[in-house]
Amino acid sequence: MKKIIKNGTIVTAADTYKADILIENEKIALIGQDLTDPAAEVVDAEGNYIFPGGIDPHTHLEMPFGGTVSKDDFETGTIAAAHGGTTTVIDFCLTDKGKLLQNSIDQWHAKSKDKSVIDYSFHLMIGEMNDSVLEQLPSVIEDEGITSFKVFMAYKNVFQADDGTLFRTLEQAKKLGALVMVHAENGDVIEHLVNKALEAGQTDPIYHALTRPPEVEGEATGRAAELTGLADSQLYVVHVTCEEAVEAIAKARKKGYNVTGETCPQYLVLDQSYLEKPDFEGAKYVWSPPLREKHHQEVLWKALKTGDLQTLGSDQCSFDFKGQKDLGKEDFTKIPNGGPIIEDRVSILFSEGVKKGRISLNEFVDITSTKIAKTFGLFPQKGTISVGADADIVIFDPSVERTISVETSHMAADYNPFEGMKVTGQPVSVLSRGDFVIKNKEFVGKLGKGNYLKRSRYGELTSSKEELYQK
Ligand SMILES: NC(=O)NCCC(=O)O
Ligand SMILES: [Zn+2]
Ligand SMILES: [Zn+2]
Repeated sequence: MKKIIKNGTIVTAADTYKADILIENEKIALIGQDLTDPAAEVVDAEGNYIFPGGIDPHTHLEMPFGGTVSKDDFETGTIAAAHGGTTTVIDFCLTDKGKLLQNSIDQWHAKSKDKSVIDYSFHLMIGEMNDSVLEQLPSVIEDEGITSFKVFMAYKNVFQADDGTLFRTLEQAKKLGALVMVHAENGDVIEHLVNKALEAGQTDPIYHALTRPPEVEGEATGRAAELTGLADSQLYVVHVTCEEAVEAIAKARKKGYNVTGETCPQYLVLDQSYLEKPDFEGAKYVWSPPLREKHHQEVLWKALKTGDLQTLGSDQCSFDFKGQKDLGKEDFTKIPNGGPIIEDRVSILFSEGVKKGRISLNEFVDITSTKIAKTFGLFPQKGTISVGADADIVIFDPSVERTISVETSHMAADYNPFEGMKVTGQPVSVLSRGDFVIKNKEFVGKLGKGNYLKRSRYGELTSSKEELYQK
């Protein structure tokens, strides 16, 4: 059914203005003043902002990791994402060395297809580069529309790839039109520091942070950036946490290298002291890279403002405190890394960023949606409010004050790392391709309604404006 959203203030990465939006056949059909259509349902957005749906470029839903499987799957994870104002997720498809890439992709399709309530896509992990992988990559791009490859520089003996693999992936990405993403930490140095800590009997959660200092992230980020310059390729550094890594990215960008970076809400508002909470509670705050000392937070905010970092991902990878995080009670290396973030990503950036004057409203939309769509080959189908784009829309109340709590969140894990944090603003209603997924803060979507998105090659537009108007 057609809809007209009335009386709201539309905010895109470029503009802020009052207008009505007509939605028809899943798309934005018209934007204008005083729109009327007797066949349309009228949605009153008085007092609210209208944002393009958030895009989360970094999720790990139902992912086997650390001897267990992340708790939120494509059902609970995407429902929570929608409550939080996100209408597209790009999840990391893991691969196994020596096995066909397509097998892994098929597994990821199987776990998402009947569950996702919003649109979704995949990045593909590259763990090794050899003739067989080289042969398979063109069809990953052509047939699956997967145009971003992820290389882990850490997690030795699990996901870690060597520098040769990273460099050859960068070369292939350049040739094929894909973007290389890196988890940038020096896994070999971390392994050595971890062994020394364990030998000294240092087993508490805080040693997770102390054995992965900012220098190992800065070094790996700089190395990946230099290899990108050498390959004349393109790089996206995920979950940047610290000054050392921001400096490495800024230096590469000054040299004209195509290096971009993402940070996550946890690194903007939580710090290393959380890992020292008593009764093993510090395990709730174990991420890789780890939370940093507080002074790094302002560096990250500044980098989002100046553009050395461009995007915000959640790195959603949730585990229960009881039964999953406590696998590491006697040994911090056994604590599954990650946390439940997907629902609070957009609100935290609005509250801590826009409301506190660190970024503008339009920068907020860019960082949580538009820039991500452009970077990952989804623009202008996603990431903006314009005629012809998918009607992925968030009606957002900017004035409501609330406290984040596990009691009111929709993620499956048994805690929320932002418990007790006061935020201003909340999505009221969220539409995915013109249908309500969230209406007046209630979930009204349907399992399996989300479409798998094939993405454009790096740097290409999803479709020409002409094609969009014809649809
Ligand atoms: N970040 C984290 O601690 N867990 C998820 C896996 C990853 O992104 O490295
Ligand atoms: Zn990572
Ligand atoms: Zn991650």
